Amino acid sequence: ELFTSMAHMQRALEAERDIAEEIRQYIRAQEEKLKNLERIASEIDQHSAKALENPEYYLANPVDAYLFVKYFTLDWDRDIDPVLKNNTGNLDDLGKKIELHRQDLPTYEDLTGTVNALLRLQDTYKLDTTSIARGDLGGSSSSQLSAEDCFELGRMAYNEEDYYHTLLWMQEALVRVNDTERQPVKRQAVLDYLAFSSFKQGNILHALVLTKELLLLEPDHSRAQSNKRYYEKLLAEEEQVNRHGDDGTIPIQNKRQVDNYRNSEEFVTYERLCRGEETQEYKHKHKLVCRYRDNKNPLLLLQPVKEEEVYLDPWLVIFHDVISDRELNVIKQLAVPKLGRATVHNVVTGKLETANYRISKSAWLRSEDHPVIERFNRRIQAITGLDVETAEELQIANYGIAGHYEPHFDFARKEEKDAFRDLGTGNRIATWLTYMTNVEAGGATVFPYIGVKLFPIKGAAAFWYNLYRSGEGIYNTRHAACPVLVGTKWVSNKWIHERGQEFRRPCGLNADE
Ligand SMILES: O=C(O)CCC(=O)C(=O)O
Ligand SMILES: [Fe+2]
Repeated sequence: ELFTSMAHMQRALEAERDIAEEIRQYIRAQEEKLKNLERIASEIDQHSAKALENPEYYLANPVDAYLFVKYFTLDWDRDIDPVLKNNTGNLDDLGKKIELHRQDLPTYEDLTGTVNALLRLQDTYKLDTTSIARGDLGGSSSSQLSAEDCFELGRMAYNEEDYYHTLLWMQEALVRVNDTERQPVKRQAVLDYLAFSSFKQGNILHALVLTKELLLLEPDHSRAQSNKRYYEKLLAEEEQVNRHGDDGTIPIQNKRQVDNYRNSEEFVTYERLCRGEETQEYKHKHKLVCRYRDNKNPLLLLQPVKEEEVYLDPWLVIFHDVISDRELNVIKQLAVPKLGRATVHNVVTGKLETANYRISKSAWLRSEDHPVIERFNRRIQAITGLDVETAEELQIANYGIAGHYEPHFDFARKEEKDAFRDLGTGNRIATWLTYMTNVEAGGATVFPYIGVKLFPIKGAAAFWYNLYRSGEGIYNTRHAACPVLVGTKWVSNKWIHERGQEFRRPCGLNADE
């Protein structure tokens, strides 16, 4: 038996001591884990308390939205997931419980989405990287970005081969890399991305300088060593060519590389108008008037609508205070459960498609849905003097961060003669666009051909004719919705069709006079 010899007894005592030690080690590990969990819980608590104070306001800021999504993707997988796993690499009970919330939490797809949104906003509104990183956006402030937050932004741009934004964000990361010691990002890693993106953007000399800096920090970095030799060789060759009088300089493309459309005059004008710039002078500004309109309609006699002319040809007006905050809230509540994916009717294939150029969600509301809708439709009819019976139902659209709608016509062109065939009411003669919110920054409706920009005013509506009396399209009505920079934008569209308007197009509401 075991206990017959002294030697065995001795081993048993040692085993007993080891067990105590095992238990202590286990306790230490668990204590460490609990401490980590405690830290994570307070981190989340702190964040959620702040965000829930005003969720709409909070998530309406693109920097905060990025940080929030990043926390539950990159940060989670790196810092939190390991704490929730046992030695065998499987989720422990707590981990499994938390996993049940997954479907409500942001995903990597959302991360790509928020990063793309941030980069688009940076371009359209010409925001400098440092201001964004400081949380300073169009006068509204958010959290700050750490070196690592900037680094991850740069890395995602890099993965999309967008070296222009990689440079901007890696430079910002580099400036911030010493901010605190707890940073999980190393200077070397930033230099590595910076050097390669500089090279990709045609700046070999800068790539070499950065690579040398990287090698000072990490002399054994073998890829950096070979890159250094490669850049030196390229520069020497360039020198050779130059000495022979040839212009061998490699052009430095320190610019955003974009497709042709984004370089087009129209797109450039669109973005300038979005930023609030003046793109062309309007000769007839002095002829514009404001007036009270009642159209001799009983609905308006007691309370005429305030009409503000914005442009004469094409005729474009703003009607102020056409709907109350209370009514707007009813409409939003009706729309929320119906908001679908951003889709658009492809006039060529006749199918509904998810449209990248239109990032918003929309829903249709009918008069029968609620008395508020019915009343609003009647008010639109009274104000425009047009028959809304043949109009499309009220379309409610909700734009989130960077939500936008690139330049388009509301009417169907000749080549798209089938566009509204199903409706059987002809082309879209006029557009009524209600602003259901103010937008903190961005989100204007702009008309690039005539240089008009309309910043949303809650409760006001823009109105214009899309067609001349002849039925011919008015091309100068081309317009776009600018990306929302901060805030949420709600609008509702009422597209009025040709049918029923034969005797209605009233005097003073003419596009061609
Ligand atoms: O949201 C806007 O400012 C414009 C929307 C628009 O043009 C449309 O929905 O057709
Ligand atoms: Fe439109």
